[in-house]
Amino acid sequence: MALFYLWLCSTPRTGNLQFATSAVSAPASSPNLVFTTDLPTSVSEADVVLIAVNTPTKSHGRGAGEATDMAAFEVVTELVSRHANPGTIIVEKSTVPCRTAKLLAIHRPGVHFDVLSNPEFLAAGTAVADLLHADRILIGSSNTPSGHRAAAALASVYASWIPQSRIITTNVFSSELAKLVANAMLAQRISSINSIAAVCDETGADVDEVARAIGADPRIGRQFLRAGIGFGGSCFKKDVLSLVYLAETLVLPEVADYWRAVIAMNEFARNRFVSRVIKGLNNTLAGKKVTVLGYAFKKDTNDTRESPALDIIRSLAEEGPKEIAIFDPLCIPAQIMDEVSGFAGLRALQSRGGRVAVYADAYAACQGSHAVLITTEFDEFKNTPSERTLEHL
Ligand SMILES: NC(=O)c1ccc[n+]([C@@H]2O[C@H](COP(=O)([O-])OP(=O)(O)OC[C@H]3O[C@@H](n4cnc5c(N)ncnc54)[C@H](O)[C@@H]3O)[C@@H](O)[C@H]2O)c1
Ligand SMILES: O=c1ccn([C@@H]2O[C@H](COP(=O)(O)OP(=O)(O)O[C@H]3O[C@H](CO)[C@@H](O)[C@H](O)[C@H]3O)[C@@H](O)[C@H]2O)c(=O)[nH]1
Repeated sequence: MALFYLWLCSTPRTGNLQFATSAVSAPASSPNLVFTTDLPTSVSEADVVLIAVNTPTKSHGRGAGEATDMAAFEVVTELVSRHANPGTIIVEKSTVPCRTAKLLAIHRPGVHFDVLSNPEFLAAGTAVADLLHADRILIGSSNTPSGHRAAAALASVYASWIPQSRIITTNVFSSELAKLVANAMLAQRISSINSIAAVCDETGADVDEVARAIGADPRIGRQFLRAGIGFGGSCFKKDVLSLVYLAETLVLPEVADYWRAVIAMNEFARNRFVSRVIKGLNNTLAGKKVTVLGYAFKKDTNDTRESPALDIIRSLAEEGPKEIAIFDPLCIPAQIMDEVSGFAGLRALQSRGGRVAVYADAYAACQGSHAVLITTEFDEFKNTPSERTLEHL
C-alpha cells in the first residue's frame, strides 16, 4: 500500500526533522520512506493520503484567538482532491474542529473519496516511542460500507505493529472531537492541580504530597498531576480554545466558560510564579541578575511554542533587572535571542541599562545571579547543586 504523508514532523524554524532524542532503527530493505515535494505524482500514486499540516489558532478575523485556522489544511485538501485517484483514502491527521470531515469539501465532480479521522496523540520529545508503542490508534469513518472498508484499510497499516485491541474505530465526528477532548482533559488536570498548589502555599499543605495521595486512587490516576508554571506547547492551549470556540458556535456559553477557565488558571499559575520570584527578591529586580534555566516548553525538545519560559522572561523584563540570563541545553542561542528580541518590553529594559543574554553554559548563566529559575524540567537541572554551582552563585 502506498502512503503519502503530508507533512512529517518538521520544525517550523529550522526545517530539520524532529527525531530529537529518540533513536530510530528500521530493518534495511528497499527504501520505504521517501521525501518529495512532487505532490501531484505522490498523491496520484497513493492509496492513502495523510494530511498532517499545521492547524494553529486563528490570529485575525472571525473567531480570532480561539477558532482553528484551517487555511493550510484547506489548501492541501484542495490539492489532494485534485490529484488523487478515485477511491483514494484521505486521512485527517492534523487536529481539526469537529465536523471538518463534513464541512470541508474533499471532492472532485463525479469522484468519491473516503475521509477518515485518525488523530495523532504523540507528545513532543517522545514522538518515536509514542508512535511505536501507541496506547491507542483512533480511526473515525463515515457509517457506510465504503467508510468501514476505508477504516479497515487504514487499520491494517497500523496492525503490523499495534495490537488489534488498541485500534479503536468510531464515527468520524467522535474521532475528531475525541482528539480535542483528550488534550482538553489533560490540560484541565494540570490546571486543577495548579489551583490546588495555590491553596497549598497558603495552608502549609504540600502539593506533591496531595498529588501523590489522590493519584493513588485509580479512578484519578497519577499522571498529569505535576504542579508548576502551567502547561505550554503548541497543542494544549490551541485545542482547548478550539473546544471553547466550538461550544460558542453551538450556543453553549456555560460549556465555553468552563473550558476557558482552564486557560485562565494556566495563566494564573504562570503569573503567580513570577509574583513569588519578585516578592522573594524584595519586590524589586533593579540591579539584579535573574537566570532562567530552560527555554523549551518541555524537556528533551527544542520546541519553544507557547513555552512558559517566554511569558516569564517577558514579565521579568518589565521589572527592569540588570540582566536576564537564559540557558537551554537544546535550543540554539541565536534562536532564543531572535525570539526574545521581539518582546515589547525589551527596548524599555535596554533603555534602563538592562539586558537579556543567552549563554551556552549553565554555570556561566548562573554566575553572580540573585535567583535561578528552573522553567523546563530538563534532567540536568535536577542535580543537587554541586560545589561548582554554589561557588558560581
Ligand atoms: N506537534 C505535536 O506534538 C502534535 C501532536 C499531535 C497532533 N499534532 C497536530 O498535527 C498538526 C501539525 O502539527 P505540527 O506541530 O507538526 O505543526 P508544524 O507547524 O510543526 O508543522 C506543520 C508542517 O506542515 C507544513 N505545511 C503547511 N502548509 C503546507 C502545504 N500547503 N503543503 C505542504 N506542507 C505544508 C509546514 O511547512 C510544516 O512543516 C496540527 O494539527 C497539530 O495540532 C501535533
Ligand atoms: O503533570 C504535568 C504534565 C505536563 N505538564 C506540562 O504540560 C505541557 C504539555 O506536556 P505534554 O502533554 O507532555 O506534551 P505535548 O507534546 O504538548 O503533548 C500533548 O499534546 C499533543 C499534541 O496534541 C498530544 O498529541 C499529546 O497526547 C499531549 O500529551 C508541558 O508544558 C508540560 O510541562 C505539566 O505542567 N504538568
